[in-house]
Amino acid sequence: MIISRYCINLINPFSITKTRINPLLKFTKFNLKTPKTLTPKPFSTIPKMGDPTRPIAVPIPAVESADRAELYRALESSLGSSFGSDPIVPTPRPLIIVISGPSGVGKDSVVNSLREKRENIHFVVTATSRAMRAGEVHGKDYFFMSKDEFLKLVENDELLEYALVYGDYKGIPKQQIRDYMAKGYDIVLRVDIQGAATLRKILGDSAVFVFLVAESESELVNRLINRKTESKESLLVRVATAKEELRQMKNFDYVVVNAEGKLESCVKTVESIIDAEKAKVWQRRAVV
Ligand SMILES: Nc1ncnc2c1ncn2[C@@H]1O[C@H](COP(=O)(O)OP(=O)(O)OP(=O)(O)O)[C@@H](O)[C@H]1O
Repeated sequence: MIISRYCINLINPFSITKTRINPLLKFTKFNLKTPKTLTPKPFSTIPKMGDPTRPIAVPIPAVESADRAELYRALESSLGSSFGSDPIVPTPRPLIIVISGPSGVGKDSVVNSLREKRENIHFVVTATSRAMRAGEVHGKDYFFMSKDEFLKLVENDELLEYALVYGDYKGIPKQQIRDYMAKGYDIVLRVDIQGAATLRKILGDSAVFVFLVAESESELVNRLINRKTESKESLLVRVATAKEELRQMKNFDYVVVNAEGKLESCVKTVESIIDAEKAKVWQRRAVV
């Protein structure tokens, strides 16, 4: 019984086959490239701030009695150079954050909360060939288009990755990411585990990959049941897939628990990850 791109063996429901569009990219293989920019360099000799044996050009006045400007000028003169007022740390590079995790773990909930809390993040709007549902808004929920229009984007290499999901195409437009990164925005991509594996192959370590988990399998299943959005067939597929997908955790940079009733704490941890990435000396350099 083929329900979607997820095919399930009814004798053993935990034996799952997934099909993704790009034949070069296998589900289980993540490409863990380490670009040079991420490699911390060994400490080099710290240059001396002036030679102490050199004669002092201007006598440095006593700290207790000197005028601040006079003391400042004397220090500059003694060192033979003026103190720069340029920022010591340049503006951090825009970051691509991939948020993923099994179905029902709370990806949408986390992303929606982040959207309310943080500025300067662009949440990528996916292109899809699926028909618009009631209440959905073009350009907000998805960029809706015909199959032909979608395949034109594929042909012109305008999608970062794409897949056939439940019979409809879904893909990430590259230009949207480029435009927002050029304006200094960080980029959040919310994708399923297979999408994350594909993105890892494309982006390597240039993006940060966050894996969301529930505190237990049982809690994850309860969450999907409580959501009441799935048919019994779809529920079975999602639960079976989720069990399989948990094994992919090792291919991510961070894992964050979204525990029952603790959504805000989970979002805080994701925010801390973004902050820590921004404070890295050797920053990721994503090019799309
Ligand atoms: N910390 C939490 N505690 C309790 N319920 C939660 C928590 N986080 C999310 N939920 C609920 O769990 C359900 C699944 O969440 P959500 O739809 O965000 O998951 P998802 O990972 O985006 O799912 P899918 O991949 O199927 O789209 C929703 O009903 C949501 O309100």
